[in-house]
Order: sequence, then C-alpha cells, then structure tokens
Amino acid sequence: MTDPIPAASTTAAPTSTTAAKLADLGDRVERGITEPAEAAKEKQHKRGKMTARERIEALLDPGSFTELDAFATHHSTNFGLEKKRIPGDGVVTGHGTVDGRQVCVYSQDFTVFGGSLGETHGRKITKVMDLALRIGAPLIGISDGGGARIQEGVAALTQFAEIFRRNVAASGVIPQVSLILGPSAGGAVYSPALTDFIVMAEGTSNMFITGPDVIKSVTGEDVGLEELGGAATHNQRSGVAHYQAADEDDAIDYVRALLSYLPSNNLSDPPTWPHDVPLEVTAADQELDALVPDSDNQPYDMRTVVEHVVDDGEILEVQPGYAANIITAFAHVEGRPVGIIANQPLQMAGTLDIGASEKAARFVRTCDAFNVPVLTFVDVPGFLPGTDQEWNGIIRRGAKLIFAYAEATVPLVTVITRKAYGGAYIVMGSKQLGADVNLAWPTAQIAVMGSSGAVNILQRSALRKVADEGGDVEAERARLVDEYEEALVNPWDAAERGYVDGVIAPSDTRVQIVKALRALRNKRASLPAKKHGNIPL
Ligand SMILES: CCCC(=O)SCCNC(=O)CCNC(=O)[C@H](O)C(C)(C)COP(=O)(O)OP(=O)(O)OC[C@H]1O[C@@H](n2cnc3c(N)ncnc32)[C@H](O)[C@@H]1OP(=O)(O)O
Repeated sequence: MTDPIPAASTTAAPTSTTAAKLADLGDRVERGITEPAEAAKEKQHKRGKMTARERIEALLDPGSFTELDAFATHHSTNFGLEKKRIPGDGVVTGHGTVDGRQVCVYSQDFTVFGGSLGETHGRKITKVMDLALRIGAPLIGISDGGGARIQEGVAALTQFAEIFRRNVAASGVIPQVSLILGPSAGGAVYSPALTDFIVMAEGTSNMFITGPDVIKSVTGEDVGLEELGGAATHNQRSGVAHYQAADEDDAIDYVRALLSYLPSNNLSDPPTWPHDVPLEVTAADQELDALVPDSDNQPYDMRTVVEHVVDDGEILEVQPGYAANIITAFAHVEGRPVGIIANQPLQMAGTLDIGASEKAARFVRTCDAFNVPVLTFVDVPGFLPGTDQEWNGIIRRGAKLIFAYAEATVPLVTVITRKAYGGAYIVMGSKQLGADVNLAWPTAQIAVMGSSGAVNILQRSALRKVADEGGDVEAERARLVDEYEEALVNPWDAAERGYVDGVIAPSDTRVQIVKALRALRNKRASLPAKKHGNIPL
C-alpha cells in the first residue's frame, strides 16, 4: 500500500517562505502521485492486473491526463483509519483525451483499502461525473474494488446512491463505459449496470451481488468466483457485459474503439472519417447475389452481408458472446458510424428469443440516444416457441424491441434478405414501426408464416379429404405449398402495397444503403411531449 500521510503534514503549512511553500507543494504532489508501494504493484501485476494509473495511461492519449483531487483523503477515525490516510483515497480521477477527444475518467486503486469506496473516494467519483456531464464528455469508470468501505459505514453507502443517481442523470446524455478490471462486489455492481457498456477481462474481473460464501450459506450452492461472476459468465450467460476481453490491454483497446463510434454527448454527432465509396456495383458487391441458398432451411452467415455493406468490411461487435442469434455491431458507411442489428441464420435459424430481443432492444436504444443511424438486416422465421420462453416473459421482454424501434428517431434503414414472418417481421424494423427506408431482396419471404405451417392450418380439411378419398396427400400438400408461396411468400405483395420501398438485387444493397443514409442525413423527427414512456422493463 502507498505510504500514509503523516497526520501533521496534512494540516499546517510547515513554513512561511514562498520557496518553502513551493517545496512543500512539490513534496505533496509527489505524495499525491506516488505509485503504490513496489510490493503492492507487483501483487497487481502478478494477478495480470495493471495499477490504477497504468490503466489510465493505457486508455488516454499520451500526456493528456490531468488529475483531480490527488490530495484528497478520508476523514474517518473508525477502526484506526486515521492512521491510514492515503493521498487520493484509493481512486484516481481526472480528464484527458482519447483520439484527441475529451473524456473524463476514474480508476479505482485496489492497492488502497482494496479499492473500497468511502465518503471521499465516492465524492471524487461524483465530482468527475458532474464534470463529465457539465462539459458533455464521455465517462469511463474503471472498477477494481471491494465495494462500500466497511469502516465508513453509511457514509460509504450514501456515496453509492449519489453515483447511481448521476449514472441515471447522465444516461442518454454522455456515453458511459465501465471497465471492470477486478472485483465489483455487492450493490456496487449497479453503477456499471446503469452505464451503456460493460467491458470485462478474462480471469481478473468479476461482478456479483452476493459472493460465493454468502451463496453457500444461504442456498447451499457451491460456486466459484469465476463461474459466479467472471467475464465468461457475464458475456455468455447473463448478458450483463458487452465484451469479454482476453486481458486488460484488449479491454482498453475495445473501449477506445467503442468511443470512436460515439459522439461526445447526445447533442453532437458521432465522429466521421473521410471515406470515398464507389456508387456503382462492384465485383465484391456481386458476391452477395450468390449468398442466399436455394433451400429455405439452409443457413448462411449474415455477417457476410454486413461485411459487404460497411466500410472495409470492419465491424465492432457488441455482446458477441451473448444471444448469437442476433448480431449487434458498430460499423461505418461512407466514414459515418452506423449501428447494425442483424438476425443470424447460423444460430437457432435466426429466431428471436428473450436474449436476442433484449440485446437488440438495448442496442437500438444506445444508437438512438447517441445519434447513430440503425441498419437492420432481417432473416427471421419468428419468435422461438416453447414454455421456457413463454414462462420467462417473451411477451414482455420481446416488447422491448418493438418499443425501442418505435421510439427511435435516428435514421432507420431495413433490408429483408429472406424470411420475415409474423410478429418478428413487424418487430425487426418494419416500415410501420417507423423505419425510413425498407428494402427487400427478391429472396425475401414476407408473410404471416412459412408455407408448410400455413398449409397445415389453412388446408387441414382439404388434405384430410384427399386422404379419406385415398389420394396422394403429399403431392397435394406440395401443390398447395407452391400455391401459397407463389401468392404470399415473396416480397411482391409488400412492394405493391408500399410496405417495402423497393426490391433490389443483393449486389445493389451497399449502394442503396449509402444513398438512403445520405438522404436521411438531415432527418428530423420528434416524439409527443411526455414525461417518459413506459418501456416494458
Ligand atoms: C451499494 C454498495 C454496497 C456494497 O458495496 S456491499 C459490498 C461490500 N463489499 C463486499 O462484500 C466485498 C468485500 N471484499 C471481498 O469480498 C474481497 O476483499 C474481494 C473484494 C473479493 C477481494 O478479495 P482479495 O483479492 O482476496 O483481497 P483481500 O480480501 O485481501 O482485500 C484486499 C484488501 O482490501 C480490503 N478490503 C476489501 N474490501 C473491502 C471493503 N469493502 N472495505 C474495506 N476494506 C476492504 C481488505 O481488508 C484487504 O485489506 P488489507 O490489505 O488486508 O489491509
């Protein structure tokens, strides 16, 4: 642990001359910025963890960090704390830049009281949060601590409430990113949970409300820390986190990449890069014409479609390890950030389930809050059937995706590549939910349901009659399927009624999306005045 401040040196100035005061300042600055003691630092490194300051250095542009409150210490006298007053009180806070853009940051120091949060530690965090909100800069919080500082009791707890309240006030105003690079225990987890993105590193981060020991004593379950709340658990199972980094460097790189797609605040636009794109169909575009298999039941990789449409085929996936039946990602089109929502036929045939609905709904909300247009790619056979889904609330939780699309005011462009059946068609960015430009490939199947299901319901008695008369039921079923497909399982009925704006060759998709986004660049839309909607939480 860093050396404590001798009690006397924190109060009276030691001398009255200017030179001595300057020397005293130098001394205090050195104490304020002192790295943890070598042993504590080594302990962090041995665990695969950087120190609080090393993380800030890795995150921010070199030399851009300005520290705040380096001299702040706690004022508690409980349990001998008065003998342990460490400059900074276990959290480094301040501002700097990422890719030249202003951000605010705090980074908990596990080597000081286990990074636990007392009154002063909490006040430092809320102060930098207030600054971020005032100047409209993203806030990056780096967690590595044991939660509320036990010795400080209610004074510590109240600081969490102050932080949560600010997380909520800042939500949708400035991007908030949480880097969990150590423990995040107890109610403390709710600060990251209230932010836009949570990034965790394998093997070193964990998040849990109650730890393994409490769980064992209350429920009798035996569970290790990693299984309970490690990076894999929250990225693949719970959906709490948005990226599972291999290590801290990877986690920090991801955060820098994320910020490059986001504006500094809700009143500004995301950063753009000069990027010329051809406005005629290229050889690469033509590859899409052969992507969709002839058989309906054969999957293809929707990522291929997305990569053919966006600049340099580059995407930054959000929650790639969770609900893989839907892809959520950032990318650029013509150098401008877009958010991608895409059903993935390779996973569960691209059906919508609870996980996919909530993942996509959250992402649409994030894009809409931060002025990022949404591109939706649809190949969805419907909602996943089953009691598990019904009893766990697919009705309420699927409704979140409808709510998110219907409330979004950013440009919305939707491309239907193949199946768009039933309620799932409506949910996935349909025109009547508010999308601006809706396109379909000739392979699109926009219908209430697929042909075999429809024939089974509509023609049940006709098929029974054929069977009763000793006819060829399967031949008749095939004929009825063809008839249904010809009439209703295609994009043409929707195109004739204007429910899609155009039917295009797959190879024309990129060019059409570029043109649509250009046309929508100055879109202005607003919602009726209200206190707030009531999204089905
Ligand atoms: C609304 C918010 C409400 C809450 O935050 S309730 C949650 C309260 N916190 C907790 O239950 C977590 C308590 N801590 C732990 O479980 C573990 O210390 C933790 C975080 C998993 C880390 O374990 P280890 O890596 O083994 O490290 P360790 O236990 O040796 O701790 C290192 C030093 O940090 C100290 N520490 C950890 N959590 C603390 C806390 N909450 N308050 C005050 N001090 C705390 C711990 O005493 C130890 O100090 P020292 O190095 O022995 O002097």
